[in-house]
Amino acid sequence: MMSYGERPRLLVVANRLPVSSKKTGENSWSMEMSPGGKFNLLGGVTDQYDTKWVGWPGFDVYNEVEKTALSKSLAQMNCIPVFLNEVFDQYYNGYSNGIIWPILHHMGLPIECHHDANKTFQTQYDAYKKANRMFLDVVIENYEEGDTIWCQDYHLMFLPQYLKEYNNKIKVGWFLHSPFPSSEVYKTLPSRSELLRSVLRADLLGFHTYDFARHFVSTCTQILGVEGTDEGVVDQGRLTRVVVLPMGIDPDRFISTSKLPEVIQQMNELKEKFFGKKVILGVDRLDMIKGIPQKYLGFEKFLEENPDWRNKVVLVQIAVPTRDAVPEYQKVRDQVHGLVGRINGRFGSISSLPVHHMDCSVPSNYLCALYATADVLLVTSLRDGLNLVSHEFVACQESKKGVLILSEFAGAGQSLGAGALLVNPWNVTEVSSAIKEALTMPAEERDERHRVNFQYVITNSAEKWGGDFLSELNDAFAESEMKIRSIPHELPQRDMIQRYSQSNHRLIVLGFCGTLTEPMNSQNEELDLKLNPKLKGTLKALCNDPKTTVVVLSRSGRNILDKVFGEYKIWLAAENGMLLRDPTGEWVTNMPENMNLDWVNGVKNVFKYFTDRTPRSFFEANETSLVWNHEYADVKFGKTQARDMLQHLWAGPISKASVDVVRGNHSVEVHAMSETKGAAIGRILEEMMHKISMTTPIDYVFCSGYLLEKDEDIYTFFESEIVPSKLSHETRSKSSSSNIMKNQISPNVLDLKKENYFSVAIGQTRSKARYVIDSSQDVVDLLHKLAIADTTTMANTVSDSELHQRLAMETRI
Ligand SMILES: O=P(O)(O)OC[C@H]1O[C@H](O[C@H]2O[C@H](CO)[C@@H](O)[C@H](O)[C@H]2O)[C@H](O)[C@@H](O)[C@@H]1O
Ligand SMILES: O=c1ccn([C@@H]2O[C@H](COP(=O)(O)OP(=O)(O)O)[C@@H](O)[C@H]2O)c(=O)[nH]1
Repeated sequence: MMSYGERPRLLVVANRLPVSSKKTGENSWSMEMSPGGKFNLLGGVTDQYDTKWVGWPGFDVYNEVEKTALSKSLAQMNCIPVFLNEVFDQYYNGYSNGIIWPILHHMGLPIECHHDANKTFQTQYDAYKKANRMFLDVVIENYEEGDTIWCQDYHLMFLPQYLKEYNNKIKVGWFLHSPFPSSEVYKTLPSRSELLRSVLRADLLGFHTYDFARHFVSTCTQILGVEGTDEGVVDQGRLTRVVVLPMGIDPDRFISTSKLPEVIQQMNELKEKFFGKKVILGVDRLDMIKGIPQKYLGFEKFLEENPDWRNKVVLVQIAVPTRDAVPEYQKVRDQVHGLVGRINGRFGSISSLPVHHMDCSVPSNYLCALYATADVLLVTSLRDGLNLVSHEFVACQESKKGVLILSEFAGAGQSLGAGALLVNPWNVTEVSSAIKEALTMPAEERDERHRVNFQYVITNSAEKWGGDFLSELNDAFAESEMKIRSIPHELPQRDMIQRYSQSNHRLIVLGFCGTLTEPMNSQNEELDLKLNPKLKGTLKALCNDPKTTVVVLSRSGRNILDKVFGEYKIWLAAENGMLLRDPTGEWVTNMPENMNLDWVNGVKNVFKYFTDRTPRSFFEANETSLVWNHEYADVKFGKTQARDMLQHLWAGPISKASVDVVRGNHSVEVHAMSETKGAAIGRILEEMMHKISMTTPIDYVFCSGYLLEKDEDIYTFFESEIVPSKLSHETRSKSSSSNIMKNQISPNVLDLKKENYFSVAIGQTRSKARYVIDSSQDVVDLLHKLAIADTTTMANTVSDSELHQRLAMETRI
């Protein structure tokens, strides 16, 4: 359903509503839009969407009459309140800002306070979940089918899961405004898995920088054991898309505000006040992550080392009070005040103070006047999601073209780094030198640096950011809808077997590990991968059948495949197609020339280290890949070791190598950047064509495996090779250059009709395969049935024991 108007509906859910409400009478309020922060995005998306905000109004309201009156007033501003009341403190100051925020900002967890029952991790975690449920309730009350729900930030990490549990068809996005930490830090969080699992339920996740997105994906792979891909995170065949979309500001608002007469007047007053002096500006919340003490240390050093500048420069710092209820914030405030006193005491005089520090926020017009008057903006965040202040400064500097000194640890460093002077705020000398460089920078260089950044800020506005996120979300949702619709069907066995027996040349393509291997057995002392013994006769019968070609396509190396399948007349593709063996046993290489394998020894050392310390694990070293397998190790310990192993690998031997790392359910594989199974199968068919004179084209394909998501392109490969039913083989051969034919495989090799194609995933709830079966035991049964299909029309109805008997007789095992 649509809409309040014609436009699609959007519910933006954030901790805080974008308006400040002031009580003006018993049941009346005045409302004002809050100018700063993530509220910028509101302007950006309202043009295309009918947007409503859901969030905390900024204060407690217990009285029902008051609640109704406030809700009515807020409704006029398209805002819907969530009255968190008694839950707020533990949810916001406690769990959100006392626990998650420090972790996200690499500060580590506080010591848990056990003597106060309201302050334990568990109570605060419970309050956090409760608050997320209260947001959910309000969203549900206002939800209409087809609405988009966009959850903002770390306060609402449970909301994606709650929304999807309520209705899996709701379109849900989540954007993190803060940094995402390295997994080493994140994994200290007691509720680490639950929070990750919940946000992964969203359709799209957004981050400000590549670093944050990369940290998130690798944290998911390490903590949850899921698969990280270029597109995001895959769990049980379901993809959660991850995008990097740095937020922007509304540049026009800042540009036009700085031209207002009132603002020009304020600028003139500021110029007069600081006449003859250069102005360095700082605008930050008084938060430890903003690095205000580091800023003062850098400035102090600059004054120490440059006595000539002592009366010629001022640092104006707006330190906006924030989270004052949290003791750590009170400590930073006191520390900062101490530093200000020290610097002014050391370098001030009756007529001039080097530091003008204010614990307050300033009206938005005055902020623009400050931005436009300053010669330098100094941002020394120790870690910052983005830092909108740096964007706002650039927008207001059209005429002055001042210099931006920007911490390399602010997300904005990735976007505004080209025009800014990037500094490490912990390096006091570097900050001091950057101040000097900024103050003495030639005009042409300032112009050029400003031009680059100004261009970025006006092009990458909040409006663009909001639009891009929502369009990515629509795509991701449509894609997942399609996937849901294409949940594989139950395999029509009778039809599959009948068509097999009626075909002239059948191709069977099978995976190896988890598909044809012996089922896992904790009693089994031997760790080698072995063929399921029940398949021996069946496979022999199929391989010996002149009308059937069998291919095993595996990530395993050729030694293993040779050992397992040596006696069969079978095609083997080792290391995902890098090496190919025809049924006579001859191997050919398909490796690209000059492939760099310098990383192999380093990886082997790490694998050996972990194998020695993980009982019942083992590793295979192949030509272009290494696989560490913990299938037979203790399940939990194996997984923990795999996580640690990945850290060692990323930090060392593969940090600069061109390799793929695949975290399987029970394995870690490192292989030279290679193809997927889908890409390999095309080359295998071409190779077949060269090796054997294929008189009859393949007219039947059965393709099955326990595959990684990325290897599932093997199923779609054959879909794109299917012959439209009206085109006969003859017509197709004659018109193979026709542009309606997408395939590259010659029709003399593959002449496949839709009804003769059976792609069968094993034990997946979502897959690109047409059909699904429960386990590898079903593959064994199916292959039995195919093996005797030519000799009995009742193959699909006879019992397993009869099949075994018949097969035993026919294949003489
Ligand atoms: O005041 P709070 O409710 O405690 O929230 C703190 C600030 O959070 C948001 O800032 C973060 O988002 C910015 C925009 O994405 C990003 O630049 C910054 O690095 C983050 O810290 C919010 O935008 C601010 O208004 C809040 O003050
Ligand atoms: O007195 C002030 C100082 C700052 N801001 C706004 O607060 C936001 C700060 O965002 P930023 O991303 O720099 O850091 P955050 O505080 O969100 O971590 C910016 O939009 C500023 O315009 C404000 O509204 N009043």
